[in-house]
Amino acid sequence: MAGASRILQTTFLPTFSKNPSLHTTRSHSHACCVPPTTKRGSFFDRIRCSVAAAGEDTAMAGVLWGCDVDSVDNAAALQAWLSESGLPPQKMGIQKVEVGERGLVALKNVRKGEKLLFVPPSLFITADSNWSCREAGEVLKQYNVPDWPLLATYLISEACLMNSSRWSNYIAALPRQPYSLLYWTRPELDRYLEASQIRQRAIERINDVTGTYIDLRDRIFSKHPDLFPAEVFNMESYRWSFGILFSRLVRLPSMDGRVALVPWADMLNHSCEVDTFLDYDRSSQGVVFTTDRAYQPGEQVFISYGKKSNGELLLSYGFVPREGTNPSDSVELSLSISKSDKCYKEKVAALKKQGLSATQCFPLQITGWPLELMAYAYLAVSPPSMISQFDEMAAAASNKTTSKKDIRYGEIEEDALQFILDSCEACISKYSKFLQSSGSMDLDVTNPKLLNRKAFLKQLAVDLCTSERRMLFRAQYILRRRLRDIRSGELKALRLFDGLRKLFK
Ligand SMILES: C[S@@+](CC[C@H](N)C(=O)[O-])C[C@H]1O[C@@H](n2cnc3c(N)ncnc32)[C@H](O)[C@@H]1O
Repeated sequence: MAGASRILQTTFLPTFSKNPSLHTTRSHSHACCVPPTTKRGSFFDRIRCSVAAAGEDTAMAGVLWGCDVDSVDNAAALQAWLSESGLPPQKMGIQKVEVGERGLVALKNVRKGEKLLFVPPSLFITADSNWSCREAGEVLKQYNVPDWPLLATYLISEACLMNSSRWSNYIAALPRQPYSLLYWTRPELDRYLEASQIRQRAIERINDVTGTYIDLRDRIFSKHPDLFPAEVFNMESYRWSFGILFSRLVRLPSMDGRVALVPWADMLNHSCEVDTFLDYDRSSQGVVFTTDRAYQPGEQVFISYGKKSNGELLLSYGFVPREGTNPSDSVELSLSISKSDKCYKEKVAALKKQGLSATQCFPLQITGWPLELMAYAYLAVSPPSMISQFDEMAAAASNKTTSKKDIRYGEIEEDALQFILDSCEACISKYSKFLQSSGSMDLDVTNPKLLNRKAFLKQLAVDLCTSERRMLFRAQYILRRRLRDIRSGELKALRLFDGLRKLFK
């Protein structure tokens, strides 16, 4: 039962393809988008005004849609619109909260095991939602644009229509600048996340988003500037819309894994201590979740965004849970085959067959590490005499193959453990260097706005690095103990052998 419910879990972080490509299927005629209630001129004038109003601070302020992350000014309008649009009366209300700035708070007693929310499908935003600018939607569908870029473009298109869009109350309540690593500049990532593998994941994600936008622009927008004016459909607005998707899009397993923005449900914050997820409920025909504990009036209600590490939570949602509170936390340990290895070529070739490379990352948890990591370490330290086993080791190091993972080579076990320990220690020293220097960073900043931002990012990075280093310390402790046991076992065996030899002499 637990297994089945795990499969049905919904997370707030759908996987975003590493290379979200668009497939052009056929060419199409040039069409003009005139929103239903506005004349063409006033529509574009309005768009230009909204972009211009961002002024010189655009890079910091982002696009002008949505509100401050902690603002509840638009909450009443959102709640009223949702009620008019079919959301049944709720036992929760949007309020300022201590965790997550705004969240849903119990207004009445909520029992454990109670179903809450019941957001009907008419209130979801999906890839099939009707576009206020119908022609723009038709163009994207002609090009078979995948769900993620389609939804990102839909959000921008609806946002710039403001009150002419059905979703204006929803969009007005979205954060203007979602917390997300998409908003960190490259120097900020390099400076604050140098020690963590999350830096690389963030760079890849930013590149994916940029690549997706450029692809849309070059293939589609450039051919339809009337529908997709560059003043609106630009990198800054895509950063915003992808930031919204990464932090709010829900995968609904009971709707065949469909992704959707679910207004109201997306006001729920995450807790690592909670084990309940959003999903579509066929019997009530709405998105619900079942509480796994009771709540009293005034208490914030939480869900789980899925079993994610602190790094993954920072990457998509822009927060790091309190130290030691996330049982799903893990840190990526990077292992490499040494270029000076006599069998470097053969080892890399064996890894390549499994889709692996000379440098691989493996997740370490406070409770241990995967068998694949040990297999990789065996390969890294194995001598030329073991060349016939390289393929077996590489296959066991891959999490894609079904081959035996639990391999053991007694003769090189000590070397393999020492290799992992050395890699751990190299990693720990990077974290320690960052954490030691973080106290003295950024004191030269004179602009208070910038200082706040820097202090905030630095704090997030310190929290992440502290939790990641903690797992490495634990691994270091376990590895040292194992090595000590192996070495003392060897010593005992040696003494025994010596004793026997003397006896026979
Ligand atoms: C799905 S939204 C939840 C509603 C959000 N608090 C809001 O006001 O719009 C996800 C965002 O909420 C915030 N959040 C959620 N859980 C959090 C937590 N445990 N700690 C800090 N921030 C959290 C993060 O900013 C995240 O990007």
